[in-house]
Amino acid sequence: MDAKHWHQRWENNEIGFHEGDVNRYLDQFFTNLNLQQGDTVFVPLCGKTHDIHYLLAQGMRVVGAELSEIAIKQLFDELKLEPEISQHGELLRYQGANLTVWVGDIFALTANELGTINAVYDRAALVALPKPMRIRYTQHLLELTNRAKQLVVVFEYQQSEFSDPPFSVVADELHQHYDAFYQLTLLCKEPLEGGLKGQVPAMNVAWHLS
Ligand SMILES: C[S@@+](CC[C@H](N)C(=O)[O-])C[C@H]1O[C@@H](n2cnc3c(N)ncnc32)[C@H](O)[C@@H]1O
Repeated sequence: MDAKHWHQRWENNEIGFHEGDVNRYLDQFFTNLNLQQGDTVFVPLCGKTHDIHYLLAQGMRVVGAELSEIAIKQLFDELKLEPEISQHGELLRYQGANLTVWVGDIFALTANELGTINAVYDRAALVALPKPMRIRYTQHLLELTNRAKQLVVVFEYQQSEFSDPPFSVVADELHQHYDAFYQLTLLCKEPLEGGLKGQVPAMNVAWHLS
């Protein structure tokens, strides 16, 4: 999926991926990350997720990366935060209280800009990208975060059913990306109620990478 696809979706408010509340697996498995107050969680491809509200309420510092400035304006509005906005090369940085969001292409972000990351929360980020981009994304994420531990939430389903995101990311693929760097623990795998897009049987799968 190219940048145009995502910009159009935000412009047209076609954001079926956006959940109305905190993701149930973040709520269930946040403590598995074993973080301390004031630690920093990176949320790649963050959209305007309520998971950021949740992480902030747990006393975390949060750093996001998101292509769409529409999403991030809405995120700061919903959090009632007034951002300080600055330009850093191709990226904009939205900064307010314990939240920083880098607006632009995640591949333009550097480890230096990102700073120290204690954990990564990847929900609907890996699955938003087609396979060749997932290879590039996982390598970039490892470099950006110095291999910080991760909570990863993905879908598994018969990929031939859809050619659009969210893509299916099965266990074998996750192992290919990450086995050399992490121990992968399957936290939960359960049917997605109603199926994916209400059409296709799918599984919700949560992983801890440590
Ligand atoms: C499926 S949505 C998930 C958003 C969020 N994680 C959530 O759970 O609601 C994927 C998001 O990634 C953003 N995105 C896609 N490609 C990106 C890129 N190269 N750099 C930064 N953000 C990107 C899109 O704009 C979109 O908001």
